[in-house]
Amino acid sequence: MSRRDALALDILLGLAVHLWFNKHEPVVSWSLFAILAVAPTPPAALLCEHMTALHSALVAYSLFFGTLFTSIVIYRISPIHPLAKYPGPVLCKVSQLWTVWIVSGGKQHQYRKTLHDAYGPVVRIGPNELSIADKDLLPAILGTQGMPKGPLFSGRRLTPISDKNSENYSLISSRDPQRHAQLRKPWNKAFANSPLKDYEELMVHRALQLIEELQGLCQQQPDGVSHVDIARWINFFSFDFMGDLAFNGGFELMRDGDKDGLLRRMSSALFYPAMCQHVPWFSPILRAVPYVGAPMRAFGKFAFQRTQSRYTQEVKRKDLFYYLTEAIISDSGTSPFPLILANSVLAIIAGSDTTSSVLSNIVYYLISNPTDYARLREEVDLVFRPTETSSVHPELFTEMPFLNAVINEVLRLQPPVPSSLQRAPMLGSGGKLVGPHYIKEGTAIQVPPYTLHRDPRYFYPLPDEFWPERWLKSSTEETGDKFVCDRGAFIPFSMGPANCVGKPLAMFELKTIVSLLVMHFEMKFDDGFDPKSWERGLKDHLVLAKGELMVKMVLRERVSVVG
Ligand code: HEM
Repeated sequence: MSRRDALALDILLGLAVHLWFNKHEPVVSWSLFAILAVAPTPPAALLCEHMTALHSALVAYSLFFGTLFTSIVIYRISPIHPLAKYPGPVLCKVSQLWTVWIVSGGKQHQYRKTLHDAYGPVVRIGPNELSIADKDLLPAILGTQGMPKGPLFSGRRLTPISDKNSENYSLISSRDPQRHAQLRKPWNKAFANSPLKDYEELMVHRALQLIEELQGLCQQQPDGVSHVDIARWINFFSFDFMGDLAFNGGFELMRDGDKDGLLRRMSSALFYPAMCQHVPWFSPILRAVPYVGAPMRAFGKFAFQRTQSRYTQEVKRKDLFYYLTEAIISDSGTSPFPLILANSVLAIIAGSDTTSSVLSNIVYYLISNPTDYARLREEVDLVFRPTETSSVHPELFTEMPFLNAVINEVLRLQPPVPSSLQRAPMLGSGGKLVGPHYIKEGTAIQVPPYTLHRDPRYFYPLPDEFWPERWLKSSTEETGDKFVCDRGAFIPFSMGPANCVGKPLAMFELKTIVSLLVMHFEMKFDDGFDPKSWERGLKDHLVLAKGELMVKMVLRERVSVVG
């Protein structure tokens, strides 16, 4: 064959592989590599007649990959692409790698908001992905008549690569709606009213420990003023509590500090999945890379050991592990260890970082807004009288509208899952109509809570400001000024069949800790602490990662928690 024909064959192969990829999105990494490695070999062999073997391989592979990538890029930005009519930056249309780059900086949620501000409620954020920030379309995306979870959930799995059995995927990473519904049943049972009472008891115990530890720090100081990174203490608390809930205790970060670097290990373990979830087929490869995959493997090992030890323990108190295992057994007759492991990891990640970031943000916004802080203190003191109690009484939370308003306002401004609620039409469904938009199979949709929550169509006035009062006003009030506070666009816990199953526990936790902190301490930013550094440090890495929040704490005159 002539050199020209061999080169033409190489180009044709590049185009054919692109066509094949178009039909079959590469998900199995090793088969993808095999295709890419083998396809240019025939032209390379034919070129050997005209040049050395090394030279022919170089030419054949370069031309093949050049053709493949050029063809992909041209197609993605061309008017024949199914998403061509949707606006968005060219870099987003060309490759998911751009999103990976943005995510690595941790400001994906803010970037997405700037995209919606510039392009409108529907933006093309990837070659085959749209971001939709339109309240009216939420039910068709996330609701009961909506779509199953999208490919992002495959890319963020923390289960070992060797475990290809989808039966062992955790609730959150199960994409098949039937399997998800089956897995969700035990979780629903485990979060029903009666088990919830048991968890609440555990939680109040840990909450009082937190207050006691912080009190101790104040009392150690000659002037009674302690200088603490409150975000770190709140993290300690939420891990200790989730450890109690998932593994029957054993973390003791509040008592001993984070000697083993558990928090650091977990945030490193989440960093890479946060990025490679956007290129799901790349996830198993990344995990296999020695240095890069090490934190994920280390966290997996830690979770495995904890789960195994809890699995073989005799149950002393009824924790989430107990209720989940019991519910799984009663539903299916068995309780496979890998599934229990996946669920325990899920509980720790979903339940700790989320609540701790909201709690830290509440402290941040209260200190930044002294008038609201004073108003909340008044409410707390009115309901839990200083001379009568040093703890909280959950039945009285219903009498605390301002507490609720403060929590809602922080969940609105800083939702801990700020940008990546992803859904996609089910394979074989033929696609899905979302309002006027036909979503083809192979296209994914993301809903960005951070953007929706700051949209002036839904929250007005002051959509970007902390203004808890908005939750207490009625939109029908005759104030003369435009006012909107649209709860339909408020989705910090998502919505529909895959919404947050832990919401009641999370809300209880938030109310308890905030009431106790406000009840017992006077808090201010520490001298020299730059409050802006807090918001700068918030990073969207699967959940909201955070930096230091240095505060000065002084004990208020109340009944002591100790004794
Ligand atoms: C303020 C605290 C919390 C917030 C804002 C929050 C938010 C969320 C969101 C947005 C989702 C849905 C993700 C999606 O649709 O893609 C979710 C799912 C989930 N959350 Fe939470 N969460 C919180 C606390 C908790 C707690 C305390 C637990 C208890 C273990 C928990 C357990 C879960 C589980 C198991 C799922 C998966 C549900 C499913 O796939 O069906 N979360 N959470």
